Amino acid sequence: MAALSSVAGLDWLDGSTLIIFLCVFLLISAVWENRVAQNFPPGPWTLPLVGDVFRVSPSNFHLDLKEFAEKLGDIYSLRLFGERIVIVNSYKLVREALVENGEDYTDRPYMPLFERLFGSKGLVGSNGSPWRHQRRFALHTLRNFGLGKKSLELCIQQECHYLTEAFAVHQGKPFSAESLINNAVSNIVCCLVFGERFEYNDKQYQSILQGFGNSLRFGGSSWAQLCNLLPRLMDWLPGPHQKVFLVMKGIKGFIHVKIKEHSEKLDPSSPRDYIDAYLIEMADKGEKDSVFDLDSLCSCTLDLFVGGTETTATTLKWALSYMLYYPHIQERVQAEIDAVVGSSRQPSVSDRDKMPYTNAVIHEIQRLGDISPLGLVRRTSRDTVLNKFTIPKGTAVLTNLSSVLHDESMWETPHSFNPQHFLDQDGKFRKREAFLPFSAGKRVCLGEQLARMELFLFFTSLLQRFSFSPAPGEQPSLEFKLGATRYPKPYHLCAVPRFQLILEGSLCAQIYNIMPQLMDRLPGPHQKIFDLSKRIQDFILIKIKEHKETLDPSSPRDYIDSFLIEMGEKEDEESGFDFNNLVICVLDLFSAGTETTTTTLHWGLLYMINYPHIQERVQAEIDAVVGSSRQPSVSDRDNMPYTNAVIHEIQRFGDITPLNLFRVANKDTIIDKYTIPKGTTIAPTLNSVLYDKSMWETPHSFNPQHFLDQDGKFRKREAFLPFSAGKRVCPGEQLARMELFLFFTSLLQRFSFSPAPGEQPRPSSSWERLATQNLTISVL
Ligand code: HEM
Repeated sequence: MAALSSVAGLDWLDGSTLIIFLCVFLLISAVWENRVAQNFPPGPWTLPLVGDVFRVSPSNFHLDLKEFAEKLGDIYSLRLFGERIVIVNSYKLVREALVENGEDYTDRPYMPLFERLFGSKGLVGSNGSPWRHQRRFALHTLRNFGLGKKSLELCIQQECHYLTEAFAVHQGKPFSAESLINNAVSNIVCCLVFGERFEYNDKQYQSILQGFGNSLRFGGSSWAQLCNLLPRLMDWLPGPHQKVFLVMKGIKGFIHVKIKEHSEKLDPSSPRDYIDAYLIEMADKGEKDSVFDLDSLCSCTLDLFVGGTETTATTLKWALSYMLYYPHIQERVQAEIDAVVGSSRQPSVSDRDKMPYTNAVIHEIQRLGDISPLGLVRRTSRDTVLNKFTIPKGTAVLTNLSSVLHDESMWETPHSFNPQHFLDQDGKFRKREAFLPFSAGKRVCLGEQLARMELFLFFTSLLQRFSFSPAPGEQPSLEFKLGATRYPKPYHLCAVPRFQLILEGSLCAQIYNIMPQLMDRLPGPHQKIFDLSKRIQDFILIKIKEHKETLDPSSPRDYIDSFLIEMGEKEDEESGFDFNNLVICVLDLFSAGTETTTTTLHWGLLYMINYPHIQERVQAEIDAVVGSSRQPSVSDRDNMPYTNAVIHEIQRFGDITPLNLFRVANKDTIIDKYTIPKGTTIAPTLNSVLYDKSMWETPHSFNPQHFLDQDGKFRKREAFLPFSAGKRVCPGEQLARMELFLFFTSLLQRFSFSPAPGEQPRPSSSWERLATQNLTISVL
């Protein structure tokens, strides 16, 4: 020390002087830091440098704040993150601040970590006029792209459908729903902002969501506090914060790519989403003095993405936790869903008013889930007074939303899960003033309306289709983990389907055919099918409308164009060329051309797995005739008798339309020695033909030799009638044969198929079994 001070010319600085200096410095800074304006809310004596950080634990922050309130009253101050923050508790005071004196609390303070991660030019971090412009523009644009409109509801309903399908894949076995929920919820904001959704198995997107969730959880850690206290130093030091910086950099990179893609394809006359609308606004306003620039666009996009994902997804995870914990409440919600929505259609927002109990449960989940216990910090935009205390302009203010949602003077049983909080004596829904999970006032959550819509639709769609129970051996728990939001502890659940959707061949279909008028009025799985069919028809109608608008009679592009040209200006119901018939014809082509070929191919792969030696022979023939350098073409078929025979045998043995479509005799006729009067329904069963003992050598075995002669050449067989025969033979036969040959050979040219480890393929000629065979295939 002596050597050091002499080098620096500070010979007089010895150890004890240094200690005295340090003490004086700390004393002065303690006095300095404890200096407050007159009549400022009270607070404990804070320590120099660290302030009151040591008095609160990141994992129990809002509970520590509650304890302070018990000692100091509902308004007090603490020195955190390098500045003195006023903490406001209870419904009465939060309301007085944010609602009654709303104009005084419109800003946000500077938080180094927040600025580093999200920037200060977005919706959450900006202040003053730029904030006002960004917020107004965001609200206006989100409204234009569907907020409060049917189009957004449809988009959420569609996502609910994907989500329930993804749950159904687990077939009632335990799984963690966390990443599925995150993905589904984020897709809604992605549709509004990016104009696209991401598949649940999109690895790149999954890793973005995961990194992003971890970064938000980091916000509640001690490291985050250090980053706010010593931002410059922490920038250089290693630690978990560096990973978070990296993740956020990646997410911003992703957003930049999306913005670039948008600007390349921008059509100023028809914005597709928020980014397009923003780019157009940027161009309109010009660069000078505008708050609309690329940096702000990136920050706003990030804010919408952040605000719109974790919050709603976490609430939904709480919702399922509460349903596991309170099965009787789950049952009551399901009873209400069954009574109001039934099982034949998806829930829609207009059902909400008829579902007071479910609505009350969702509100109670938000109240007790309390996912944003401290809201977001505000800053006073001018001197103000709260509960007789003076708060100068520029002071950071934290409104403790948790204290509002648990306010003992506002809620009958503030610490229990009790949907009755939101029901009156007649069981009707009642609003509560102290329900402020979205905060209040000028900076109230921008996504409140969207979040409420999502919560209702996701929650009811999930409970409509599944009964939820905890995974065996797992105890349902309401414990939480605190990060920037209050997360439920990770859990597994079982989602057991409440009804089956297989209608064809089902008892329900048979009953429908016997009593159609009655069944039209009764609930049941058939209603869901009608709803589905209606939605497909609506989709077709949209396509037809698009075709009509862009029709060029001199160059038809497809079937719809040709039909429209044939139809001409006037519809002709008699000839069958009218609008309704066009819809039905497209529907027929669509349904007949999809399931049939897909199911045959599915059988094909299953047989290849089960008969590997046949698979190898097909591949040898493909290698010999096509090779590996080009794709197979239909002209190869004649040179590939073995493959051709295998495909025929797949169709024979797969027997995918065993009963055929029914016919009606259009005049009196005779079959065998029997008289069939005109009008009789006939079922010419194809199953009996494809397995006819008198026509096939080994009808009940998979045997490609059926279609080969002694020289190994392909031979046609009369009893090969998978497409039926006669005047109403399948009109798609040629197309289907072509598709089957090309798909089958292309797949086997590139891959070898084997069963997934531990799974035994069970090929069966029985038609019903196909629906239950959900085989995983390993592609080598
Ligand atoms: C259950 C779901 C949600 C909850 C509980 C929630 C809660 C909150 C809270 C407490 C705030 C702070 C308000 C304040 O400063 O007083 C906030 C702000 C915000 N939220 Fe939400 N939010 C949710 C969903 C959403 C969604 C879906 C979006 C996206 C569209 C969104 C976007 C935002 C934005 C941009 C802000 C900043 C507003 C501003 O500073 O002007 N939030 N939210």
